[in-house]
Amino acid sequence: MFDYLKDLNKAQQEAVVTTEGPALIIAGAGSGKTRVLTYRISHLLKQGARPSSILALTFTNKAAKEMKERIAAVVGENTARYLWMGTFHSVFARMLRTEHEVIGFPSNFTIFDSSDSKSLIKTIIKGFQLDDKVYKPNTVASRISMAKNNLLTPSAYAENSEIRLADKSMRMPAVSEIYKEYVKRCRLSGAMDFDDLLLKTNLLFRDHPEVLEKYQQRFDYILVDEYQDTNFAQYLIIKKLAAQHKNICVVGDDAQSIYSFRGARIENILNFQSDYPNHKIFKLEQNYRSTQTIVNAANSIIAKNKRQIPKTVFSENAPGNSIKVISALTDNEEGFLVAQEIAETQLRDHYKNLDYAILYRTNAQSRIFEEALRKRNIPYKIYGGLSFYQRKEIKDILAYFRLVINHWDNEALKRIINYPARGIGQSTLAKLETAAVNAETSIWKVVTALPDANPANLNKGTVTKLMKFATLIQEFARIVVEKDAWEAAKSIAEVTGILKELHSDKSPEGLSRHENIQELLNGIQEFSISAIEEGREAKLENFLEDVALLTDQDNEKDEDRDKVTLMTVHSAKGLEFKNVFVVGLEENLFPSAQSEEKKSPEALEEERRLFYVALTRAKENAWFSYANQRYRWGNLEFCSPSRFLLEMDEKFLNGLEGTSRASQARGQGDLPTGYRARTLTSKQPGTPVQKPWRPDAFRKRMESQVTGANGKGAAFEGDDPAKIIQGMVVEHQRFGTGKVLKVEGVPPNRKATVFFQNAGQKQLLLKFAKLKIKG
Ligand SMILES: Nc1ncnc2c1ncn2[C@@H]1O[C@H](COP(=O)(O)OP(=O)(O)OP(=O)(O)O)[C@@H](O)[C@H]1O
Ligand SMILES: [Mg+2]
Repeated sequence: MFDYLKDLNKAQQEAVVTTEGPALIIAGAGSGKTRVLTYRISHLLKQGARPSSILALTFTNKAAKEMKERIAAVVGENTARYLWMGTFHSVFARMLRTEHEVIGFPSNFTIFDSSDSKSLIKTIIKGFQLDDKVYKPNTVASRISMAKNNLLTPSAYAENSEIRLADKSMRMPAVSEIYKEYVKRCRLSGAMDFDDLLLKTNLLFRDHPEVLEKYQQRFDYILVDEYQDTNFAQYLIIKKLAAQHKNICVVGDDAQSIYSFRGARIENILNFQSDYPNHKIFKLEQNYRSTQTIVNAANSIIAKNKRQIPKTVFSENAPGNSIKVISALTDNEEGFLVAQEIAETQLRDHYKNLDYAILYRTNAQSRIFEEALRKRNIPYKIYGGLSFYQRKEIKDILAYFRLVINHWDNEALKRIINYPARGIGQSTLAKLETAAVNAETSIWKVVTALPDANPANLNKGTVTKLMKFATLIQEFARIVVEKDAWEAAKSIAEVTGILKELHSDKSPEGLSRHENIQELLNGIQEFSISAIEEGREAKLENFLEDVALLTDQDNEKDEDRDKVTLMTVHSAKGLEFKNVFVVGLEENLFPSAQSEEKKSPEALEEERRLFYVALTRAKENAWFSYANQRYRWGNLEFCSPSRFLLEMDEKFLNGLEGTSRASQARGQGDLPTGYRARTLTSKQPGTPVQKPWRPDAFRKRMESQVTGANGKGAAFEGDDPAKIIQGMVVEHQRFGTGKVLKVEGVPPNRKATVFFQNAGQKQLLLKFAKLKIKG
């Protein structure tokens, strides 16, 4: 027996050593699915399989990297290096670059990110003279993405009557035309978008059986993690590749399927069983990640979903603490209380920052927690949202890299042809673009045909400027071939004048942009060094490829190690943390408002799965938090606690009511006076009094809060809301004294904007706010 098998239970061992034939590992969260995949690959290698014959597909680059490191520890780095391992997008981008000739793309094709796609779609909508308020670029982009993920080419799209009808009902009958034009323009730019990486791989296999066969032969073993979140395009690629050897092992949990909005289909798991009739099923039932409380609480929630494959999950870990519920008055207070819990538990239990994660439903929620953590000097890192690589100055310099590597890349060219300013105006660019569209070619081709061919009738001065620009790019192209990524990038940043221009801007924004470029260059230097060390190519195009294929979960910098993690629940899939805060547990937020709008039981079940994913990330402790009032879309909204909280069996939860923690904090100067916190937590410093969680009492309290009574007996009497007018000094039960800046709206929805001395500016719904007139 191999030593490493000792780290596995019987069921896991079985799943690892049964290497031949189709295998389906279906099991709940934290039961070691990913661990089994990792060990299975090590086992295959130990048994003599060639690393290049193993294809392993993960959901994020980070997951692939971690898996590779673990495998390397067993079989050695030199073996692990040759595995085909990564996300679907990165593995198939690599394959498409190798096979580029067959599909008529340059090997150095650009990978458009979603903002490139959207900007191209916008250009097309404008060119078609369509109303972009009806044809919203975002909506059109998601229609196109949906089509691609279902392998519908523009002509198939145009012929699909159901889709045409749907477009019509959205008053967008021309989507099919836009789609066609979009595909054409991408091709002229030598570019693929994210969905193309899967679509084109499918088309490659469909139209070139000899290529498919080559890869079918190459991959003796195929393994897929998080199979429940594969979409149709991914499903089909795997099915085709596995058709010959049929050594395919997929692991997944239908209860964690959370990407249906991106076209993921739970059915893929069910299809697996009919696609491979002689498959083996492995069930892993023991959860090693979490305490019994967390596992049981999670089970009790997911049991409310109707559509699911029945399975058992149990934990033999310690029973653990109950889940603490934090009830905050406002979103700001929620941030404060979460940060306070982190600080306190760190002090008490010596957790590191990296032991904590704050998981939210939407990226917009992060700001509150960022502020609260910053105030306490707790380091944090955010995943997703507007990432480093989406910043303007970074996108600008990346556009140079892209154009230098692929001259056809129109989106990159448009971005930088006049940046830094070189006197090439919008109208020149528009003329060039029209000439390129008319000649069905790229803008670059039009530029480099000057001065002999001048279809846009540009004047002599402009022609000279454009030729100079082309020479500059060609010069960079030479440097990129000769030098490594870092040297090439540095020289582009310097020669273009970007560094100098940003350096001369002494405003705080200018400084920060300059720092960001420096940071990018440092990153490229690190990339070059580690690539050279690992024997990989250290060219600029390799760096660009890595950046293009980053996912929301991939971290950008190494120095981010000991920090609290802030991310959406979606991004947290597959990860684990000792302590997890699931925040914003309010109706219309989590579950999201969209799921409510759709009114479909399926949408709500997906939200519940998302909640299950969130809770099952926790190893030792979990917290749930919600606020009674929250600013959303610029308005103050009153919120009611999430149905998921109310659905949860009270035996798993713990509530403690009191104001002392916040008043203690006030002593530290953190909280403004009049800012009263009511937390429900299991432990209070000094006096660990625990109260059982009582949903009924809790519901009543919620109601009384929403109606403005203070829930503590003596009600705070407010004056008649109709009497409140601009300029008055008023008193609010919690925020204290303030001045009315503005009153707007009609009863019963009249709102007042009040500036409170101690709590800042607030917008209040007068019927609930109970303001007392002071003068
Ligand atoms: N047999 C085992 N003995 C000890 N620890 C284990 C065992 N199996 C798994 N673990 C640990 O349990 C945790 C969960 O494992 P893993 O991440 O592989 O689960 P998973 O099923 O992939 O979870 P998820 O559904 O969230 O992706 C990890 O920390 C892993 O190292
Ligand atoms: Mg996993």
